[in-house]
Amino acid sequence: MKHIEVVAGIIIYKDRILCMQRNANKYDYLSYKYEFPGGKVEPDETNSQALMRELREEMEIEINISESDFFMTVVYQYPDFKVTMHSYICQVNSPEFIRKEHINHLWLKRQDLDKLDWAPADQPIVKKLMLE
Ligand SMILES: Nc1nc2c([nH]c(=O)n2[C@H]2C[C@H](O)[C@@H](COP(=O)(O)OP(=O)(O)OP(=O)(O)O)O2)c(=O)[nH]1
Repeated sequence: MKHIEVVAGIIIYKDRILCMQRNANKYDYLSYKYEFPGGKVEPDETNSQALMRELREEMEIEINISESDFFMTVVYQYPDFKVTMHSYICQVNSPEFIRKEHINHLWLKRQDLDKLDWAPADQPIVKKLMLE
C-alpha cells in the first residue's frame, strides 16, 4: 500500500491557530475536512525545507522553520494509503496570507479546535494542542 510522508504547519498568530479547509478530493474521507497546511515531502528535502516550500507555494507565507519547532508525528492508515505526518509549530508575526488551494479558513483558539471536522490523521495533533 502507498505510504506518503507529509509535513504540516501549525500556524499560530497571537492566541489563534490557523485551520484550513480542504477542497473536494477523490477520497470522500478527506473532502472538505479541516487540516494544517502543508503537503508531501519531496525526495532530497528535509521536513522543514518541505514545509517552508509548501507554505510558500500554497499560501505565500515566508517563514523560517527548524527542527526545534517540531511538535509531533502522527502515523495514520487511511483506506487507500498510509500517511506519516510531521507537524511543526510556526509562530507568525502577521495573519496575512493568500489562500490559493483551500476553500475556507478559520483562526481558532485552542479550546475551540475540536468544533471542526478535521482530517482523521489530525485528531492526535488537535488533542495535544488542546491540552497545552
Ligand atoms: N497538508 C496536510 N495534509 C494532510 C493533513 N492531514 C492529512 O491526513 N493529510 C493528508 C492529505 C493528503 O493525502 C496528504 C497531503 O498531501 P497533499 O496536500 O500533497 O495531497 P492532496 O491530496 O491535496 O493532493 P494530491 O495527492 O492530489 O497531490 O496528507 C494535514 O493536516 N495537512
